[in-house]
Amino acid sequence: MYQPDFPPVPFRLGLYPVVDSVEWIARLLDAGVRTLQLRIKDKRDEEVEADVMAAIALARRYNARLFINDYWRLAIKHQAYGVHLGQEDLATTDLTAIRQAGLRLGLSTHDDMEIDVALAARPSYIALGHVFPTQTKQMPSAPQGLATLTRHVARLGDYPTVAIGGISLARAPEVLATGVGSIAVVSAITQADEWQQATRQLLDLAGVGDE
Ligand SMILES: Cc1ncc(COP(=O)(O)OP(=O)(O)O)c(N)n1
Ligand SMILES: Cc1nc(C(=O)O)sc1CCOP(=O)(O)O
Ligand SMILES: [Mg+2]
Repeated sequence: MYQPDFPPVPFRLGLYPVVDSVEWIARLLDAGVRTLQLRIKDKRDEEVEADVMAAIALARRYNARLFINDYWRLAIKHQAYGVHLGQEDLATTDLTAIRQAGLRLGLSTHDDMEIDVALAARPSYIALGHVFPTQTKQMPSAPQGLATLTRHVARLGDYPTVAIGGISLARAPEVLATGVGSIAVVSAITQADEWQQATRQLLDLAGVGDE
């Protein structure tokens, strides 16, 4: 049963682009996306604070769900909708501070053991990766594939889930057919020949998410 220790999110978060700039956030909000993530890697808090603030302000204007990857202190300071963290972040993050600030929490997982760890933290949603090979990030594990994803989604029942990793427009229907609540994509949008068309088509498949 879904009883998170953080504010809940709808089971269906819909299309969930993960992007690395305020420019992408602005474009995607304008294109109708309502769940998204700002993922800027390996900078100091001072270097990214202005972008985090701008992205949060934009998302608020569109009433959208913006998750901040990694920079949880800035997400709290500027009252983002939520934070996305990896397993390795758990040891160094003040989860109580995130909870007390009223932010949603998404956690990455890649296998059953990581799902056990994530469930113990009772986050708002659980991400399941990587489904297919990806060029976007170097992964230490093998892709889980559709059969394992199906098993993980079934195991998690009514817990909101997000599939990530190598999800293209062509593969999106079979990923959604597993019953997963959302598909997170990077290159399917940011590397598309025509990102607006790709976003429209992905939104048609995955939706904008439930209220
Ligand atoms: C929706 C979603 N799922 C997984 C990830 C990966 O997060 P993490 O493990 O923290 O790795 P980095 O993105 O920080 O490299 C994600 N960002 N979003
Ligand atoms: C950032 C990230 N995290 C993953 C995970 O499995 O935890 S896969 C991934 C990259 C996803 O990019 P694309 O949609 O271009 O494959
Ligand atoms: Mg991270």
